Amino acid sequence: MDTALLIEEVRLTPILIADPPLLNTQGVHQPYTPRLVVEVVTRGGVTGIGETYGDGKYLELAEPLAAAVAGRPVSDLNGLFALADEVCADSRAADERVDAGGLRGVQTADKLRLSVVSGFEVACLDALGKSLGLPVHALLGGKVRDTVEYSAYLFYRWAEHPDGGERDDWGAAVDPAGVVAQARRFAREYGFSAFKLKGGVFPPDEEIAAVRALAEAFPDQPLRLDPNGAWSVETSLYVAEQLKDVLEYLEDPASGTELMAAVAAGTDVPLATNMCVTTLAEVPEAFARDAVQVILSDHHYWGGLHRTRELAGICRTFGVGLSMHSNTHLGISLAAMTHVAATVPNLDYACDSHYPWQTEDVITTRHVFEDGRLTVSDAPGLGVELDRERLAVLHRRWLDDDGTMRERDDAAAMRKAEPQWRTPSIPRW
Ligand SMILES: O=C([O-])C(=O)C[C@H](O)[C@@H](O)C(=O)[O-]
Ligand SMILES: [Mg+2]
Repeated sequence: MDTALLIEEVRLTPILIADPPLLNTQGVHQPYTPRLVVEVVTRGGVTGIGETYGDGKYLELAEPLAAAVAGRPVSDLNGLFALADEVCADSRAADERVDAGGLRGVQTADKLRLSVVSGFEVACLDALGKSLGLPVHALLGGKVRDTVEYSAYLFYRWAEHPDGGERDDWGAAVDPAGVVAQARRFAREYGFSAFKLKGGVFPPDEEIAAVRALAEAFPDQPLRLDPNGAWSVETSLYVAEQLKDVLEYLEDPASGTELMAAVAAGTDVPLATNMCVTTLAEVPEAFARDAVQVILSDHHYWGGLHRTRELAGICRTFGVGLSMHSNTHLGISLAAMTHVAATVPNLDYACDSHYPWQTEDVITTRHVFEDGRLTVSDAPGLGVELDRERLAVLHRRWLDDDGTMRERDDAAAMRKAEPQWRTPSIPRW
């Protein structure tokens, strides 16, 4: 083994990044949201970068793993998973609560650990690629496409946060006209031609009207609606019936495999999920019951880029569609998503990305969408460079925070506007 490929050091930098007041069924995004940047430095002097969720429970698991990987080869990714099993065993995080108010699906100890390891895996792949002069997609077997298509992620939103934070120039979108205006800007500035509306915010008839308005504005273009499991089976079937002629798929209309299976049995509209199938353990029942027709993979949940490819193989075997979910993320994760997406033959739909909502980044050159697509980089590693000054500024913000923003809490943010607000019980409608 070339000692230049051994890990000398891992640096973990928690940061807070600006997030607009985007609404979902749990509440509204806080002005800042936590992310964790992982740097893996090799003895050869190469630094690889990765990114994952930054809430405290992820940090707690990342710290012992960072200490334990020193001295191991960056290429030993299977060993990384085994090591994580050993050193990230117990913590306050290891209970079975749902994560981020339920938006990230179940929260098992395994899934939390995999989300942490994903940041390390991507950083190791970046370091390995840079050391060998190969792009990450080559380390995953090679790209099968030169560009990856993304969708516009439309949100109901306010013009500004009730309690400050950065203000952007998107304005409010709380009705069909606002949603269409937002979609037009996404189409104009980024070239997106598939549109997903985050629903579960307003009563279903209002969201049906918004999707109908989108269908009129963008005839025959792929449309999706995602209420994050906020509806009953009956409501889900009602919405599916109303929108069956315009929806590409309905995303997590109801919560959990059992209810999703009941919805799937009553409609021909395909159902997608990033909530009821987010771990391998959830696959057999969901596939056996035909509860979901599209899995929205998220390399953070599934444990990185190799594991995402394994999931793609499972979906291929069972004839289930595959695309990608996104949560608030930066340019490092977008680069990682693009590399893995480039290698998966059965990537059937335009992938989600929050990236246009993120005005702050930690890479020196931001990604640019053209015709709704990103070009797959052939530069060594991920093809992005860390902006250390920006990283320091965003870390300083994290250090200065009194703890309020260090854990994502959309219900707490909503209480700034509506003091009585409690996370709605499901089904909400
Ligand atoms: O597709 C999804 O369900 C998501 O992207 C979950 C996210 O947490 C989204 O709801 C958000 O950021 O509000
Ligand atoms: Mg979703």
